[in-house]
Amino acid sequence: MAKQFRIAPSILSANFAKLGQEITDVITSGADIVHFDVMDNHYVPNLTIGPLVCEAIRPVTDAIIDVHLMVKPVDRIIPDFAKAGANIITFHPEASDHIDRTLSLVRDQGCKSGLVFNPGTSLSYLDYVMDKVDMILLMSVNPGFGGQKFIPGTLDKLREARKRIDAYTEKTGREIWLEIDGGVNVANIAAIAEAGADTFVAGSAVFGAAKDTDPNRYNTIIASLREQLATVGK
Ligand SMILES: O=C(CO)[C@H](O)[C@H](O)COP(=O)(O)O
Repeated sequence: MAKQFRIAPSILSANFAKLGQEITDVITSGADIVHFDVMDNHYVPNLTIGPLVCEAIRPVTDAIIDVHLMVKPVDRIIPDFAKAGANIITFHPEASDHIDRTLSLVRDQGCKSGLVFNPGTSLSYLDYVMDKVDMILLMSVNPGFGGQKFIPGTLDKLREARKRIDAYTEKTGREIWLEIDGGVNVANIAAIAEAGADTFVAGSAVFGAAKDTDPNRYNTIIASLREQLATVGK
């Protein structure tokens, strides 16, 4: 069976003056997931959007809203995002004092839970918590800003994460998604998928690709990403 790949445009690069329309347009153009980047000007040097915006976009789409919390401390804000309609909530292990507890907190709120790894963060944080992880998100840039260049060393880390996931799935039968975030584009997405990713965040590559008001303006870029993914394993 062909591997299932998911495309998750990061709304960090969308036009915030018409965010609802931007989300409708990327999803109707073939994207699977809305990637929602939350930055707090403390854990990362940038400030973006919070639960109010998540709540505002929830009625706009049935697509999965994947909230990436670049926030420290992290626990207090998790219930707010769950109430606002998030489906997946991921956080950075360094931003939690008690990783196991924070993963449980996310699940107790009815969301899928995940850990995010910066380029310099070890995957060993996964060692004793795999049972509570639904998604592993590898950052292929240092977090804080869209439009950065993919760090090539992430490919080896993806292969290592894929090995861990496959061993775990073989043992338990439970699937864990492997998401990549930062500098993903048409030129590198196939190599990233070959290394093991199944879910692809793309911000500037998608939202920067078209500037006009045609509701289908994102079709071409999303189709090109999928065309590249179709070559994987061939
Ligand atoms: O989390 C992020 C930055 O911290 C962004 O999601 C990420 O960088 C995506 O943007 P781009 O595709 O433009 O690189």
